[in-house]
Amino acid sequence: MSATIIDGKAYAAGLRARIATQVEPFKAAAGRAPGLAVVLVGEDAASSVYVRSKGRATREAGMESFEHRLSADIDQATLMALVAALNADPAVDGILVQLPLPAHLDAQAVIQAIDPDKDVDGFHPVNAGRLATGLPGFVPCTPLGCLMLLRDVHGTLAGLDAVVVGRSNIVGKPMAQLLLQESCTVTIAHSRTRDLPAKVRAADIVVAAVGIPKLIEGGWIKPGATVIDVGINRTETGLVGDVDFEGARAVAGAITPVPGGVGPMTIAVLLRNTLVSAGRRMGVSIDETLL
Ligand SMILES: Nc1nc(=O)c2c([nH]1)NC[C@@H]1CN(c3ccc(C(=O)N[C@@H](CCC(=O)O)C(=O)O)cc3)C=[N+]21
Repeated sequence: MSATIIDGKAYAAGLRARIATQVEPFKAAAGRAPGLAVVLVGEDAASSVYVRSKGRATREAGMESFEHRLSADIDQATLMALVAALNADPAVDGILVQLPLPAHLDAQAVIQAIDPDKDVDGFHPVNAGRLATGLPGFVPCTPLGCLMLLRDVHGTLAGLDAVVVGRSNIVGKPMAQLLLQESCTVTIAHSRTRDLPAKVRAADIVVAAVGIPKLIEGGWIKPGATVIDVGINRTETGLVGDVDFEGARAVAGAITPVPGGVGPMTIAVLLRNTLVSAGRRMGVSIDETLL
């Protein structure tokens, strides 16, 4: 038995199309397009590629993309002033400051300076708190995209055993909160976890987000489990996930590939969050059940 390959690229294309159908009525009601501001500091090659594809996807969905490219040696005050200007700009519904920032900048201070109601990345502590307490806010794009794929595979997730490998603020922690909200029994594993293979073997759902190439072995996977691989590791042999794909696909029920799995979902959900933000800010109703 070989696992179903979860086509994140196709799911993301469908989601972007559903977003685009709601952008048109939004524009008619609000008199403007939803706007996403993306701030890139420095010239990191991978970040430049991501920012370019975010801008393209934003425009293709009928939204406005405001791109701010700043030199790597910019100071904290200048970056904070840009965030303040974007907070005050009525045409901007979403603000994304591409991470990581150069080491001399305080990323946490920048995240906390973003208006939580424009924080379409869902990284502001107010949004983390809203997620943890079940209040409406913004959920980080990558874990929300993973949840969409999981719902597509399983329908309901209630009662399933889930393990999240990784405890970052960006993926692991919000992923665990979302799975808990879906009534999964959630284990969060990390670098100090004892007997990781045993934790993974017990899980119906495995979300791998540690950034270690092929850490999760096929022999650890429970037969029929669903495996979501968030890892994007650049190696000499190309892009590799946190899961040994060939080993895991032989035992899993369903698995995301890298690339073409979670990555494209991240950008589609960013557009989703921007549309939702625009609707909330302008008092235009958005059908979130389609998104
Ligand atoms: N404030 C902030 N928000 C982010 O959401 C954010 C960020 N900073 N910094 C960098 C990471 C990374 N990220 C990805 C987005 C799309 C793909 C993606 O589309 N990947 C494709 C192509 C992969 C490739 O070829 O490079 C795939 O997996 O199929 C991957 C990774 C968003 N990030």
